[in-house]
This record gives sequence, C-alpha cells and structure tokens, in this order.
Amino acid sequence: MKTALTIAGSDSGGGAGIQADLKSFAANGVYGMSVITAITAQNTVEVRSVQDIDLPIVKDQISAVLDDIQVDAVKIGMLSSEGTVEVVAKELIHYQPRNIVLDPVMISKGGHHLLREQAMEALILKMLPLATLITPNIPEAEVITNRSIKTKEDMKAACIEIHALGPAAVLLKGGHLEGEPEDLLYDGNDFYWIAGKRIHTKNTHGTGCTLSSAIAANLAKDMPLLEAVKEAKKYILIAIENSLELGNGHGPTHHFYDLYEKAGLYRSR
Ligand SMILES: Nc1ncnc2c1ncn2[C@@H]1O[C@H](COP(=O)(O)OP(=O)(O)O)[C@@H](O)[C@H]1O
Ligand SMILES: Cc1ncc(COP(=O)(O)O)c(N)n1
Repeated sequence: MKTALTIAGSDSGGGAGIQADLKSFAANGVYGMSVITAITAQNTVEVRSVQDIDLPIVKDQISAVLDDIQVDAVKIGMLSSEGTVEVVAKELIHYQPRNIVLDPVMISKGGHHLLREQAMEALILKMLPLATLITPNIPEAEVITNRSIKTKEDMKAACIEIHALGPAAVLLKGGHLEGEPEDLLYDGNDFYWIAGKRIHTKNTHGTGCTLSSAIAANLAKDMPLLEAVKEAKKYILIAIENSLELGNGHGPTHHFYDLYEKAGLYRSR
C-alpha cells in the first residue's frame, strides 16, 4: 500500500489539521502517518489556545517514521514557529522524501495566527524551495508576494512570483475570490485552470487541509501532478457538498468513502 505522512497541527474539533489530513488520506486510499507540530484547542468557532510541540520531539517523530517506513508523499500544514520550520526543513533535507505538498497555513478561518509572523521569512526561505507543490489560498499568496490579488491576471503573476521562490509547482486556490472557485496550477512552464463549482455553505472548515492531503495521496499513488490535482479537486467538491452541520461555526467537510466510491473516484493503486 502507498503511504503518506502529514506534518501539521492537531485540531481537537477534528475538522482541520492532522485529523482532516488522516481522514483525507484514508478516503483517498493511502496509509496515513502523522508528525504533530502543535496542539490547538479548537472547535468549529474558534482556536482557544495553541501549544507548540518541543522541537526535539518534532524531530524524533519525523526520524522515527522515515528511518523505518517507506513514505510516498509528505503533506505539510501548520508549522507554528520559526524553530519548527527550521527543524522540519532540516529533516526533509536529510531524508529527501519525494512528493512534498506544502499548504502554507497562516491564519484560521476565525482569524487566529497558526504561523507566528516571525516565522514567515523562515517558511519562505527554508520551506518553499523543498516543495514539490505549494497550495496557498489568495490571502496566503498575498502575504508571500506582498501584493494584492483581485483578478485572474493577478493570480497568474502571483504564481510566477511564488514559483521563483523555489517550489517545483504552485496551486493558487481561488476560493476566496468572487464567483466560481477556480484554482490555478503553474508548473514553471504552463498554467492550468482547475474549474470549480461554488457550494453555498458555511461548512468549509478544513477545506485547504483536505485538498492538500488528497493531492499528496494522489501523488503517493504515482498520479502525474495535473491528474493528482484534478482528482483531488473532485474529492474536495464532494467533501464540501456533503459537509456536516456540526458545531455552531464553520462545520467540517465530510470524508465520505461510499459516495466517493459511487462517484467512481476511489482508487487504491
Ligand atoms: N464554497 C466552496 N465551494 C466549492 N469549492 C470550494 C468552496 N470553498 C473552497 N473551495 C475549494 O476548496 C479548496 C480549498 O479551499 P480554500 O478555501 O481556497 O482553502 P483554505 O481552506 O486554505 O482557505 C479549493 O480548491 C477551493 O477552490
Ligand atoms: C491545526 C489546524 N491546521 C490548519 C487549519 C486551517 O484550516 P482550513 O483548512 O480551514 O484553512 C486549522 N484551522 N487548524
């Protein structure tokens, strides 16, 4: 069986972070493993508090997995602090796993900082060059490029600028712009618009985590990048369409194995 490792924060509410990643891995047919970087006390409404995990045990979690188990893809989410960015980057350089999908998580839907502002430079300088694919949303891409993104032309320019920072490819998610949520994939040569259909729901907690983990799972299964992204986009659409009315805030997406199978999208290679 193909495998994927998530390096991310824990969401006690189960909708985002490590919990979403492992559910997405399972639904997309790979064996999931986790390295926890931070624990958030979180629900559908808010992040109440955050405890970073001590750096030596972040390092040991990564080496414990990679010394023993074949890892076919790595998904990186919340990194929280500059020290964590540095430790994760160092371990990835040491182990050289293939297929690194970096979701540059910065701020929760409720406005809580999941990456300290002082850690931004380290993320850009140390982590971006290691990524096979980076998956920023519009606000994250605005922070990385330090320019505002309002149009499709702005999205193209941002992709070129982010690609120049080192990742092999960029998927700029358009969900935060008006209209249908179209994402833009840029591999350094060509642009591919990945069409979407807007689902009118407030239950979008964990969409970014779910999508990036589905892409990592697909890359682990040896799908080419464009196919991996397109298939993952179909998966996130189903997960949002079937999102759950749980809690009083942004409910989670649903990792619905049966429906996924019925739609002919489930593939375990
Ligand atoms: N309401 C929605 N309906 C359909 N697709 C959506 C919706 N909101 C987001 N998406 C898609 O889900 C994926 C992740 O969403 P996005 O909100 O951009 O990420 P993040 O959670 O990082 O902010 C993207 O492919 C985006 O286009
Ligand atoms: C631990 C953790 N990681 C990531 C997110 C971002 O979630 P979203 O996918 O909704 O932007 C989150 N809210 N909590």
